[in-house]
Amino acid sequence: MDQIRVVGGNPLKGVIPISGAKNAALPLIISSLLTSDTLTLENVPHLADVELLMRILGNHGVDISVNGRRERQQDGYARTIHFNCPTITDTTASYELVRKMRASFWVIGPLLAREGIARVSLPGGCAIGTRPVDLFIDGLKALGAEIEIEQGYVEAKAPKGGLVGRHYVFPKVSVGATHTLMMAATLANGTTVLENAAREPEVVDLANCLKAMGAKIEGAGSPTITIDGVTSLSGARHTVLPDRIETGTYAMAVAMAGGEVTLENTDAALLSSAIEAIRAAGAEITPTETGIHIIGHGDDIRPVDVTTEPYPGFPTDLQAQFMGLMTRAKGTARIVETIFENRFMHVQELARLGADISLSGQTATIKGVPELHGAPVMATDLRASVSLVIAGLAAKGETTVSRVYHLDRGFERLEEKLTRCGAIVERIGG
Ligand SMILES: CC(=O)N[C@H]1[C@@H](OP(=O)(O)OP(=O)(O)OC[C@H]2O[C@@H](n3ccc(=O)[nH]c3=O)[C@H](O)[C@@H]2O)O[C@H](CO)[C@@H](O)[C@@H]1O
Ligand SMILES: C=C(OP(=O)(O)O)C(=O)O
Repeated sequence: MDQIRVVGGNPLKGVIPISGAKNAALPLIISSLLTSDTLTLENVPHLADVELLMRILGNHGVDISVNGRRERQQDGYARTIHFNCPTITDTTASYELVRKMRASFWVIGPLLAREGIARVSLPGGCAIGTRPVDLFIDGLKALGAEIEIEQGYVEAKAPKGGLVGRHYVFPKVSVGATHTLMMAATLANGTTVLENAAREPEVVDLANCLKAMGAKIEGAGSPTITIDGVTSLSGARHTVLPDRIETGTYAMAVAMAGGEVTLENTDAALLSSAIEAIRAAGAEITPTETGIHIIGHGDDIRPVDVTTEPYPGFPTDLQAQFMGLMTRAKGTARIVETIFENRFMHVQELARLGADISLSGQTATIKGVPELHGAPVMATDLRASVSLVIAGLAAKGETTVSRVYHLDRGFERLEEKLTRCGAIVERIGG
């Protein structure tokens, strides 16, 4: 199993290209099931989750062709990929696959919308929480679907004439359920209004792609999304928006290690609340025409309290990384995690590097220490993995992060991007 080895102490200087967003690419790829034409996606990141989802969609009858760079070509990262699903060959998504890639549960929306039937495995939980799908089921029932849970599968059937447009109020904000119901509603009979919908930029990106395919959608990015169903969708060409979580992650890495870096192909407006927190922690951040310029002062990090919230609040996907940064703040910071019930597994690993963190329920209290010391640590989930890399960049000596398959789910060529800026980061096979 691969490990990542980090030797701390070097400031970061240079340019880091930001990849397309994992959390936009996944729903965009799934939306290819809604049309028999070709959906072309540009700026698709090369990530384990994306590769797995493409394999899963192949089982449903989606033909996939990648063009542009040969594999392993160093320059550039983005890929252009064509998805074409003339007919859906299988309306079942198996447990073996869905359990590996939670977002693949979202195929239930397009399968129901296009085929009127779907048998999708319950995804099961993951390290950061149980992550139920009750909101998906309630929402699809609201659109007229009959749903049974049989032997760990959601068996769903649309009414004879197809799903029916309805008014549905989410009892709590759910990104995945918003994506899924929005996709399902594009082919429903009549108008669907989704209230208390997720406002994430990835929801807006999906809505923009669906509109390019002929869907009638208003209000994406606001709490109320209105979808007027159409009889069919066509193909389109769409560019995956930049990854705001990757952007925030590297901004925190510069704030921690010190130095001066430009993050290219991204947009500060995608992560304003995170930028505010990183600025408050002492980094100088300036938006540029094509990205963000950051100057970090690793020896002068200020404590900042954050609470994770649905967009536009501080993103839960940057919580672990920000905790990494706070381990060397000159004072005490508090982080409250309100989205997932078990997203503090990085705490005990950061403590192995010398961090001083105590937990009380959903609140972590981080007392900044003057020095961290490298040690072997273990990645426990996707974002926790990179919080350990961030800490390792400032730790004295060598840090080895094991179980980096977690990291490969959501960070494209991380060691290459950091090494190009002067960090000592390498992947050790084994
Ligand atoms: C692939 C992708 O885009 N993943 C993101 C997506 O995950 P995902 O879409 O799974 O997260 P949700 O927004 O649905 O989850 C928010 C909260 O709602 C709960 N919930 C969700 C659905 C449901 O039916 N019932 C229920 O109770 C979840 O357990 C969680 O506590 O949004 C999360 C919150 O921004 C991010 O951390 C993930 O990176
Ligand atoms: C939790 C995340 O992803 P997923 O929903 O795919 O687990 C994440 O991207 O931080």
